[in-house]
Amino acid sequence: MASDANGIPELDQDKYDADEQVKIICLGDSAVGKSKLMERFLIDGYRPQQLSTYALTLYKYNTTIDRKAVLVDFWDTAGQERFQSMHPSYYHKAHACIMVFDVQRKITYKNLTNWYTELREYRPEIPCVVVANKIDADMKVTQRNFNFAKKQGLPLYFVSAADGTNVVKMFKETIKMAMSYKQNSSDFMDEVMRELENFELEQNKDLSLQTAQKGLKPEGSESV
Ligand SMILES: Nc1nc2c(ncn2[C@@H]2O[C@H](COP(=O)(O)OP(=O)(O)OP(=O)(O)O)[C@@H](O)[C@H]2O)c(=O)[nH]1
Ligand SMILES: [Mg+2]
Repeated sequence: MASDANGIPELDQDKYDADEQVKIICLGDSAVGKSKLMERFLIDGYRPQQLSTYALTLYKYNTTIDRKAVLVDFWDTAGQERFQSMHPSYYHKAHACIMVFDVQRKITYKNLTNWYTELREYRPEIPCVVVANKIDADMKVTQRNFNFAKKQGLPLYFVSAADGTNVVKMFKETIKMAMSYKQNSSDFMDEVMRELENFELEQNKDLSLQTAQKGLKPEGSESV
């Protein structure tokens, strides 16, 4: 998608190389509350930009970190469950990831393993937080052990998009982690990963071209 932005400035991902721009992606099964969480955090005057062709919504958030203005783009998709995996460009240049499950539906917790495996394929190093949403439905869940986060060494937040519990805290801490990753990620591995991603995107572009020439839909083309 970075390469087929076709004049949609929102999808030109080179902007994320600029110091003051970060990209944070949201992962998790359908209906776990990804969009509601964004809306709750950005309740005052957010302007989601719906890109329905890609089932993608970009939420923009302006903030100040260490007296520097920072523009955060939150990437959110719909109906991911149907596709089971995301288009590689969704991960491209992301600086942090928010991985959400629904405390009322065990399967959404189990599926975190799949989301996390896919995330690490594309972004092995970026900070990732695990978010247990909908705790308003049953506060007792906060006593339960959700070992996935501990096992992977990831921060876990118990939140509710419905009543706002911990939502601002979770988003603010994630933004800080994204910024800090961005400022310190000029290490060699990251460079290598960037090159690999570009290579894969190029390959995907070639594949899309080939399949388009054959009149076929590239696999997964609907997902983003
Ligand atoms: N009780 C409760 N319901 C919630 C909460 N967050 C979201 N919901 C409900 O869960 C449903 C799904 O929320 P969405 O935000 O649309 O879920 P999503 O993850 O964006 O789903 P997709 O866009 O399909 O991937 C909606 O009916 C919400 O009202 C919450 O914190 N508590
Ligand atoms: Mg949604």
